[in-house]
Amino acid sequence: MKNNGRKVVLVGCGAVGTSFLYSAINQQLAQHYVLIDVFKNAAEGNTIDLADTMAVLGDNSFTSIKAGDYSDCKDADVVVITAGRPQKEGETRLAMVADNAKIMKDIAEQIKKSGFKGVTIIASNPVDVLTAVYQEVTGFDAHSVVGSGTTLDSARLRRLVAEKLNVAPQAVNAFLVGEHGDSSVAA
Ligand SMILES: NC(=O)C1=CN([C@@H]2O[C@H](COP(=O)(O)OP(=O)(O)OC[C@H]3O[C@@H](n4cnc5c(N)ncnc54)[C@H](O)[C@@H]3O)[C@@H](O)[C@H]2O)C=CC1
Ligand SMILES: CC(=O)C(=O)O
Repeated sequence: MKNNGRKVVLVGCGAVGTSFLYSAINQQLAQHYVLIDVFKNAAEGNTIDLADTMAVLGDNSFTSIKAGDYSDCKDADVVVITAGRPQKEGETRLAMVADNAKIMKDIAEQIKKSGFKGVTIIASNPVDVLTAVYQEVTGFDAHSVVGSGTTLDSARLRRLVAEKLNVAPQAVNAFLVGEHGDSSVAA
């Protein structure tokens, strides 16, 4: 077991949040996980599902997972934020800014109040704007607040180029730069 003792708190237990958790658990990223969602049932249901994996993952796994609240951020190493309202059909990411900025401000205030001192990773959209909102509200060092930016766009670009050239995506080096949104450009 990688006994790193690391604690990760996830805020937002929807499709992106739970995908992150499955990946984190499989990569043995941490030993302790806490799930927070405005709908407590989402945090609790996913906690139970993920706790079930302990039996099959054995010693190379994690030691605790629970549905919690913002006080759990106090001694966390990493907080991952994927909370937000769903994107409507045809809606741009930027069109969600008013609703999701309110949600992000509320989350940021609660995380700040907890005494959290770790690294924050944000995926909620529009991600670049919300990362700035979070950083401004918390006043945390900008180096400890990371937005997912154009990571996903770059992966998509590499896959598309790979499909065109009939090579493996890993063999393609390409980046989309700028905002994670409709204005990003290939580099
Ligand atoms: N940065 C990127 O590359 C990507 C970003 N996204 C964004 O990630 C976010 C989540 O997407 P999905 O997981 O697909 O949505 P989802 O609707 O499946 O999950 C969102 C979760 O956030 C929760 N939530 C809403 N308000 C909350 C609050 N105030 N506090 C705590 N939890 C709250 C909801 O109850 C729900 O469980 C969206 O903003 C989406 O646009 C999605 C894909 C890629
Ligand atoms: C939802 C989103 O940001 C994406 O799939 O790129």
